[in-house]
Amino acid sequence: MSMLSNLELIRRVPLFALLTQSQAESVADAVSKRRFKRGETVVEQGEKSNTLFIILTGRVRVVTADKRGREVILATLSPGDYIGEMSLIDNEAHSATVRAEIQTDMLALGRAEFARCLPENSSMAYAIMKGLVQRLRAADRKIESLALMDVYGRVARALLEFAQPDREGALAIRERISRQDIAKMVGASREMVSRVMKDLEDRGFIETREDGSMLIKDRLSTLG
Ligand SMILES: Nc1ncnc2c1ncn2[C@@H]1O[C@@H]2COP(=O)(O)O[C@H]2[C@H]1O
Repeated sequence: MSMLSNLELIRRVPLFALLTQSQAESVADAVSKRRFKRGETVVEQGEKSNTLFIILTGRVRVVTADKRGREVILATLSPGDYIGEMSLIDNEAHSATVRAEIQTDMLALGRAEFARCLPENSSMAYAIMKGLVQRLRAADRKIESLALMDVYGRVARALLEFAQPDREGALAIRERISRQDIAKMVGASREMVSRVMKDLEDRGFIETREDGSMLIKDRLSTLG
């Protein structure tokens, strides 16, 4: 676990970036450090944890499942992102399940402290609003693609979202993403996604490189 003090940790979190020194100190007093192992559940859909979790290191996955246990991946969150604000704001149960994908260190802020911090720190309230708005934008795009796009378009869009320029400036996905995960992101079966990915590869839209990374050709954006 990080040797930094709570105050030093807080100073690195964008959500708290604009707090005054005394506001940051009072948040620092209120937070505690939590470590989650790979695969461990941080919050469970339908339950209440009354806590805001802020990711310091690691990565979590936000998933929702139906009664038959079929999962959809809503998002992957990384350092600086936070979890549980929805339940704190509307006092309902967690809207989704969040699970650590790798060992993940977080700061936890309880409901009472959150309720105390928010009115005192308009910058924090604004940052949360901005985060919610950005998420709504992403959700709007997702609804659009589910309603209007075929699986090709949805897979293309998901791959483009993950792609980043590599050292040579070409778009690539470095980490391996399984067909199963892509299927859970786009709402299609794994078999269908495998077929679409093979076809995209055959048609030269994507290319698997020797190091396991995936090269994304610009042309893919014509599908997504
Ligand atoms: N579509 C999404 N994108 C990113 N994060 C989400 C999304 N849906 C839910 N979350 C996060 O997952 C958390 C689940 O618990 P809450 O509903 O309290 O708060 C939720 C958000 O912090």
